[in-house]
Amino acid sequence: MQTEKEDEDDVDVSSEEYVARSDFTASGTDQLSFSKGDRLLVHAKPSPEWWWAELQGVIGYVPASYLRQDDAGGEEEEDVSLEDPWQDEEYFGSYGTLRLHLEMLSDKSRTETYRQVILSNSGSLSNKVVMDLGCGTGIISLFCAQLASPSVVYAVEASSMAEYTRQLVKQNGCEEVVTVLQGRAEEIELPEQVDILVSEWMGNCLLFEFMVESVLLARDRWLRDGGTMWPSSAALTLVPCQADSDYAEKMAFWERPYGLDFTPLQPLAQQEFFTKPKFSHLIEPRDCLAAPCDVICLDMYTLQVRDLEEMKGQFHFCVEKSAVFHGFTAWFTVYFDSLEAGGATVDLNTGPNSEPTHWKQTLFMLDRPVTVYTGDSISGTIVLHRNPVWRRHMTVTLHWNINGSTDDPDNSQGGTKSFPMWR
Ligand SMILES: N=C(N)NCC[C@H]1O[C@@H](n2cnc3c(N)ncnc32)[C@H](O)[C@@H]1O
Repeated sequence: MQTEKEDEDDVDVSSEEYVARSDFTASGTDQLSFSKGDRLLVHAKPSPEWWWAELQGVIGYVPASYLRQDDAGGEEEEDVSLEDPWQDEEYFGSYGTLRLHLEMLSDKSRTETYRQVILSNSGSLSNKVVMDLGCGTGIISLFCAQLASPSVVYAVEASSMAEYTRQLVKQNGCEEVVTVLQGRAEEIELPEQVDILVSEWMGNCLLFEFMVESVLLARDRWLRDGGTMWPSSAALTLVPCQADSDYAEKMAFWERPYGLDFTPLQPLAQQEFFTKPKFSHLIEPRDCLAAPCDVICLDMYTLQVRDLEEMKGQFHFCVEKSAVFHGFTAWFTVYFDSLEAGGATVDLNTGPNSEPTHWKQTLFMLDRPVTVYTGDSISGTIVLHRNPVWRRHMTVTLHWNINGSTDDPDNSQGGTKSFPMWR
């Protein structure tokens, strides 16, 4: 159901015409679907990301990043050239300061795992050529030089942090082994192929930032045949969950604040707090309503950049505890194959049963929580759809059906919801 257009008086006179850059499929009842090339009338811009627009008499919320203004000639104004679709200035600018590097280095689970990978493969690393892609402060490269004897490590870093990384390499007496190259991995020239391409590229929900594209391009250009990718594979995991405190804090709050009825604000709260995923979520094992399921698995040797446009997964959960089903939580695990045949694989699991990491988990809140019962099943699909314009962003669409074990009529229902990350 989409909102039918009220009478003319309700239309904001400052409406502007926009053209759709690409298709968009509504997921919430108050969103508006459209196709590439459609001309929409934007009546209001309540937030930078979501605008109130009309198409052929139907009104609803639309994602602003999917629209462009139509210039006089009707030609697509190349305003994308005004804004870099990779947002690299902002992106590498943020990594030129210490804040994010401090967060990553303070994440013991993350950093110790990479250390463990180097340590447990130290013998096989002797005389190897290594590339550390997106080395940041160079921690992984320093581990290689300190714990093993590679012939050389090319530490590649695009941000201005690279000049400090050179100092850290010298400060720790590793300049014989580690060579710091400042530049984008896709653009720099290495003097030789590499035996191992190691990188810590994972973003929230595994793929946000889409640094993985740079890793794949570097793999295709610099990893020798038979070389090793670290991580070697990755899995995105999903679980249906309860999120009582988040729901109470952001939605139930409006029911009786100070004895007053503020429920007319709940649709606004829904739009403002639950339209996007919550990145900094910490799920407790007891919040999981079923056994988690790996919904998307990436093989870093065969994955192609074109595969990143749309990644699909299926799930089938058997509910193990009766509770309110508020949404889904996602996290990831990456695996590091041993350099020795048959050697132990090291993994970095960012889920609720492992040491917490700076990624935490990602919570996708549904529009309407529903009680589920032990024995029910929740099955459906997840689609990660890369943003056609903003190349570091994606939309996660969840589609689910609940097959109630009880004969409770409103318990057999399902839905679909799309969550922009972030544009
Ligand atoms: N989610 C993450 N792990 N982000 C780590 C990103 C680190 O890699 C660096 N980086 C990201 N992409 C690239 C690239 N294509 N080339 C070089 N460095 C990069 C970035 O500047 C930061 O230091």
